[in-house]
Amino acid sequence: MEWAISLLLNHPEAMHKAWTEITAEVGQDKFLDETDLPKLNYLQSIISETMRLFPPAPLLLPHESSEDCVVCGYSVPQGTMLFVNAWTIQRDPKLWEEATRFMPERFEGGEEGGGCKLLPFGVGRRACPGANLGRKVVGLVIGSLIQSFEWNRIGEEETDMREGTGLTMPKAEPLVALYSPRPGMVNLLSTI
Ligand code: HEM
Repeated sequence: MEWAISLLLNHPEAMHKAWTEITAEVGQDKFLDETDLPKLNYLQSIISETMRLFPPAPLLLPHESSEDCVVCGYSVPQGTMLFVNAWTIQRDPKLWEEATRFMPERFEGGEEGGGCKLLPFGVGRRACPGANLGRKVVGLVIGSLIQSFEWNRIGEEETDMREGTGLTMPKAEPLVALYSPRPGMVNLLSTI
């Protein structure tokens, strides 16, 4: 979620497009809820694009081969511990056009990301069983933050997008941003 807001701060046109979509589909008389999410295609694209560039688990979870096998010409003996480098796959220029660019529009047709090239939740039998719940929670939080608040960087400089070290892709520097209630949402926010 921190990466998504950071990316949107550096791409105000995408933030504006997401807000326009939320205003059109949800309005300003009620808070966005779970039933709105399927209508918010651009918001879904932002989430996919954020998870493509900054997968929360860049190496997924360790797996162990249950029998001898050959993967892409490499022989893998039974019992080998295997890591899948989702971060590299999801930034591979052979698989993605302008691979390192934040471009949620790439998901708008609904076909991009098929097969095994987008795998923030893993794939197959041991894929994340909480993927739907995870995506919903992220959509609700990011969508609500965009619906309710105007977001700005703290200065002229772009938000720092450097990655820290760790198994779950932290930012090198925590996000610091300015936000204020959107004028059309003040009344609703004051009821909380
Ligand atoms: C944005 C949120 C989430 C992300 C990005 C995420 C990502 C992942 C990834 C990458 C794996 C490993 C898949 C693999 O190695 O092939 C995984 C496994 C798993 N996740 Fe999630 N997850 C999320 C939310 C959740 C939630 C909400 C739950 C439970 C309610 C959950 C439960 C699990 C479990 C139990 C596994 C192990 C599955 C197995 O080994 O069979 N996850 N998740």
